[in-house]
Amino acid sequence: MAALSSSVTSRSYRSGYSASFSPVKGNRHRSLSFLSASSPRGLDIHDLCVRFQSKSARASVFMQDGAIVTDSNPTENKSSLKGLKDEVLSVLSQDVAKVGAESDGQNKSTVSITVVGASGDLAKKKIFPALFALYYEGCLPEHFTIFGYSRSKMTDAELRNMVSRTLTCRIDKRANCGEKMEEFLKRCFYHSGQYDSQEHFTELDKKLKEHEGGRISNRLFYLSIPPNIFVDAVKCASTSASSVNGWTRVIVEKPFGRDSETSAALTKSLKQYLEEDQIFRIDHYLGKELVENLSVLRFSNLIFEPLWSRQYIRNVQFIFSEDFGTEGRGGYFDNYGIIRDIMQNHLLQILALFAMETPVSLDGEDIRNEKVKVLRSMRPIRVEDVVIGQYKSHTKGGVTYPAYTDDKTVPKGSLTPTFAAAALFIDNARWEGVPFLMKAGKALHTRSAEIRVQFRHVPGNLYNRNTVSNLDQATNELVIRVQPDEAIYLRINNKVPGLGMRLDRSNLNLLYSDRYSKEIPDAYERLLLDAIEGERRLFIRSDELDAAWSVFTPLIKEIEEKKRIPEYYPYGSRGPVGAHYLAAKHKVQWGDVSLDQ
Ligand SMILES: NC(=O)C1=CN([C@@H]2O[C@H](COP(=O)(O)OP(=O)(O)OC[C@H]3O[C@@H](n4cnc5c(N)ncnc54)[C@H](OP(=O)(O)O)[C@@H]3O)[C@@H](O)[C@H]2O)C=CC1
Ligand SMILES: O=C1O[C@H](COP(=O)(O)O)[C@@H](O)[C@H](O)[C@H]1O
Repeated sequence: MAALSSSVTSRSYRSGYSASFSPVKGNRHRSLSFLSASSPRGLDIHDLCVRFQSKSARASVFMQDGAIVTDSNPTENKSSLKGLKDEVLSVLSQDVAKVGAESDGQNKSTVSITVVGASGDLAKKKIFPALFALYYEGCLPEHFTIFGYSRSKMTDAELRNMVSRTLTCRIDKRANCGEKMEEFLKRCFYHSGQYDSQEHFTELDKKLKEHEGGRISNRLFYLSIPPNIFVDAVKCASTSASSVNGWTRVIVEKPFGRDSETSAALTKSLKQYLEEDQIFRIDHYLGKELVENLSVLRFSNLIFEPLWSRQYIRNVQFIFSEDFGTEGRGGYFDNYGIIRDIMQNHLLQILALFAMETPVSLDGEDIRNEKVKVLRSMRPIRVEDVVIGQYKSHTKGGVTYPAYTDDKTVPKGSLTPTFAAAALFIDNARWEGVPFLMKAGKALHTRSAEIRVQFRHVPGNLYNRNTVSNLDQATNELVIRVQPDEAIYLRINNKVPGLGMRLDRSNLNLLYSDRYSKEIPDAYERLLLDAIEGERRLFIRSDELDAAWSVFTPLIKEIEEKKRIPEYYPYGSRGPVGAHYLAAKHKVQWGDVSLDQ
């Protein structure tokens, strides 16, 4: 049996042990990855699911209390698994020791997080609360400092006051919340400066150094500012406020350009000052619990992966809807529109995770390699496969809701779409011919985000006569509800109890609030922690971004150059009727509109 060596990354044990193992000699086990491990910051090496791949087969080994309880592949012989288990346990013990040593080393280093654009909406709404939640959960390093940076004049006390108004406590741990907030706020400071001033960033650097107190300094800059000043801020941060002895990383918020050309130009400018591995392009949908779970669902359950192709799946739908308009963000939104705001990034990222092949390991580069392949296999969207809409004013129950163009920051007569539906195709062996439908809109009747997988009809179905008349309604559908009320449910046909033979559609339902008592962390918490830990899996690499823009750029250009008129839909409605015609053209019914969804 080949000896194993571990190529452990610095990944924490928070979300599953993702170290990969490879044989020192021979080539029998190509890789091992640990799909689950318990306890944050501590690894229970006795309770693991180990998956490994050999030349001939893949197998999963489940260990409980240090003993193999089951293995999923009968072709692997048990005695070799036993030997493997011993080696795994021995390598893991060394890793746990290594992690212990790393955490001792933490005392000598520090992390400084600078929120650039600290006075803004996103900083207040999401970033400071996420940082507090991480602090509350004990996830931030022992030594850390948070700086707010923006042009607004503020003292440290004023920043703390502003931040304190947005902080909330976890429902299950309110007891010492006030105390924790006080401690957290004491670690928050403010520096006022221009985004293009080397001098002001040098002042910031000086203050950071004072707080770092001679430790190895690691610095994270979160660019929470409008995109036209990204490059100025990166230039100043990297030349005047980079760490000299630790790492420097920059989280860049979307939008990453407006099309292929501007995105490439932005990447080029950023790379004048930063290496690709210092750039963390954030798409907060990748930090949502159910989006992260997508790969677990696919790759750790035998029942799904074999069905995950054109052979069994008829169509896949990615649906985003908001029950409010662009209120307050019209100025930004009008320059981008719903296709760039939601589809090109959030929905396309989910699609890539949904459709990618099995990555070699859970390592960030392996996952992103697979996502790029899917994106590069996609056809640019044809204009005839798209419906665009814009919301108009609507009065309901005596309340009048505004039209998009009633927003004072939106130019009169704007044609910017606030709704779009599109059919996309992946030209590869797994997905050829399967429509991937996207639908995204603002000011609709509800707020939700979900993935709907509609399976093919049962061939020669014995029970056709006993099901509901509409064949579409009688086929299986897997629904992954990203928000609200996170859930995964599978719609199956079932016999209605009784002496007759009548079938109905019922749900096998995993509703998170019933199953898990722990509150689901906000996406920004996960992503901030990943950036601090240098985990890039959930951030977008530049080649992914290029491929994503290639799918949408020709379409966006055509819509804008031809000044295509959107279909108007009332505020609070289900959106333009055209979306149904588009789906019907591809022999699909939207899953979210049936009566028993
Ligand atoms: N808000 C949200 O929900 C989301 C935002 N984003 C992205 O995050 C980033 C920040 O968003 P948000 O907080 O809403 O942005 P804001 O418009 O609130 O801007 C953030 C800060 O940047 C400074 N600023 C604003 N406009 C200018 C300007 N023209 N020139 C120089 N400085 C300016 C202001 O600070 P000061 O005047 O004090 O310098 C402001 O407080 C953007 O890239 C946005 O696209 C992404 C997803 C969601
Ligand atoms: O990126 C964006 O996302 C929000 C929706 O995020 P959610 O986490 O609240 O679903 C959207 O409102 C905004 O327009 C867009 O820029």
